[in-house]
Amino acid sequence: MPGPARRRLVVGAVIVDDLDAPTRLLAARRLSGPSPVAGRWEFPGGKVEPGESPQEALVRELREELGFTARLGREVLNPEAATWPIAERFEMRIWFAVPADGVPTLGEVHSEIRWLACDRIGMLDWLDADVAVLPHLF
Ligand SMILES: Nc1nc2c([nH]c(=O)n2[C@H]2C[C@H](O)[C@@H](COP(=O)(O)OP(=O)(O)OP(=O)(O)O)O2)c(=O)[nH]1
Repeated sequence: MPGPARRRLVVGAVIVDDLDAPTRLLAARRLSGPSPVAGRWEFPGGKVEPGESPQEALVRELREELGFTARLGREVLNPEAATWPIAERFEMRIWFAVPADGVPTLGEVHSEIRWLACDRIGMLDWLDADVAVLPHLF
């Protein structure tokens, strides 16, 4: 019998104003629609494609979705596992990032992007998987 299918890796970015002394982060709201993740807030990113490293995928996704080039900082590690679980089909890895070239700009995959103070992140309706990440950010 084949074993369980490996979960697909999703990468996300905690985009901050400063990697060493962050005061604000950028949250992105997924477009509304029939999907259960619609209308909720996330770390911008997406699925890693075959042949890409997770970091390459994240820089590509940020360019595609928000139109800027990111410089990545440290990874946000889950103290209990190698990745952050997302339901059954996906797992996620997350890195801090700062804009290195260009400015994050609303594109076609989000309805809203919002810079907010790091101590205000609990105010938003984040995706379930992301709620577990929030206490480990700052
Ligand atoms: N990007 C992102 N996806 C997340 C987060 N939290 C979370 O549960 N997810 C889920 C939502 C989706 O089911 C999946 C990522 O899919 P996606 O739609 O962002 O991937 P993608 O940009 O490659 O999209 P596509 O080309 O496959 O349509 O992971 C998060 O913080 N950021």
